[in-house]
Amino acid sequence: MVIKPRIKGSLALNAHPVGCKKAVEDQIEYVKSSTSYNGAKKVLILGASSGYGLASRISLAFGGSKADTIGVSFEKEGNGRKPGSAGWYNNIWFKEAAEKEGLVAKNFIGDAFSHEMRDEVIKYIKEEFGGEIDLLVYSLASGVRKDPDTGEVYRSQLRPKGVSITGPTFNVEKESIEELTLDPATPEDEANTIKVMGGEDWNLWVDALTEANVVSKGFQTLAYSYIGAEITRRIYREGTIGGAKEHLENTALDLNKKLKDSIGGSAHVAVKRAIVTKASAFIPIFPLYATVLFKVMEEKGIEENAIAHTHRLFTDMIFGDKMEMDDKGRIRPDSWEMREDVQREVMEIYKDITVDNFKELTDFARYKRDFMQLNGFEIDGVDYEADVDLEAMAKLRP
Ligand SMILES: NC(=O)c1ccc[n+]([C@@H]2O[C@H](COP(=O)([O-])OP(=O)(O)OC[C@H]3O[C@@H](n4cnc5c(N)ncnc54)[C@H](O)[C@@H]3O)[C@@H](O)[C@H]2O)c1
Repeated sequence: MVIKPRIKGSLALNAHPVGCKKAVEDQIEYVKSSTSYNGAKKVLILGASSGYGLASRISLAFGGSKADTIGVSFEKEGNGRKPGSAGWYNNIWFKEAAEKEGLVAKNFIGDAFSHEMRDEVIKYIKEEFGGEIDLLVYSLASGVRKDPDTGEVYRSQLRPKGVSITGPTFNVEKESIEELTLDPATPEDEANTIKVMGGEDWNLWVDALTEANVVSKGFQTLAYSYIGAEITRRIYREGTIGGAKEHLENTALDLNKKLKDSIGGSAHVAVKRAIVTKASAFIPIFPLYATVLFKVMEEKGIEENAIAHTHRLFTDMIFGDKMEMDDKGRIRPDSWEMREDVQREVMEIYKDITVDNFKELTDFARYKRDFMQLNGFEIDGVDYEADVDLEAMAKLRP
């Protein structure tokens, strides 16, 4: 079957398994040809199948100390007629590449927020993974979380606080921008977003892992946050999602103290730069800001994609000697995005954008390409006219 991309609005409806393979291989190639580091050797990544979690896994396995990895993700399997989700294939191709080099790459597909998943992963670490991990990367991005104790389902909301805001958002399908008005969050929206994307679940994971004695002495854990600048301030940092990120950052401070006192370990948040991922495509205003950012950073020679940015975080900061940490204990690889000259120039361009001129003023072409590539389309070196054997693909297990 020849697979053509299907998009509705800013939602990708299908993925190209062979394209996903090439995208994973390209990321592996990138880290192999970059500077390597002496890093963690036994790693658990929550949210390992795409975006920053996948980039972290690739960097640690192929660009650092050849880490054995366990990846947890929530992805959809394909069948003989329909491809699965991109992350489903990313897991398969990562595992194949890692095993070829003698590395352990175990995938768990299911709900990372559940106690059952924690129990399964801990059992695996004890029985088959050598008994302990030395790094946990927490990179989940989800719109919904089921409380593992009460069974209640919470949904996060991307809303401003106190005021309503109107701003542009992309329609990738129509290659247009549309005005979107968001009403202010209710107190319940704020609380629900913290429940889903705040630090509660990270804390549960760290407690479960330490109580089960499956973490090494000096164990580290890392979660990803975002701050951003003026353009996205009201929808992101001062919005409901910003409240959740603040909660995550406060959780890091508590966990850091707990781990330091008990096992000489550490917990930190790393503030990452804006990129196109499955999750970020849904944040209003953010994609348009990101496209201008790509353009400005490209002109300044400091543009990075997910893998370059993540590999630099590990090489220079986590396992290197160029740590950038702010007074709140947050690691700041986003300092390039936040540079005063970058933000000033982004703002200058952004204020002139209209529905008619946005393709000239922003790097929309790059945004669309990144968006398509998340699902394995528009990747150099892939023959998109070739038949994909979905029956054979369905037999591959992650
Ligand atoms: N994209 C950005 O620009 C950006 C910038 C800074 C920080 N971040 C942060 O990075 C982290 C990762 O985001 P991303 O953009 O890479 O997202 P993504 O959508 O690419 O990846 C999310 C991952 O979470 C997994 N997941 C979601 N729900 C799950 C569940 N219930 N159980 C198991 N796995 C589940 C998915 O399978 C996937 O592996 C988030 O904390 C996000 O806020 C993102």
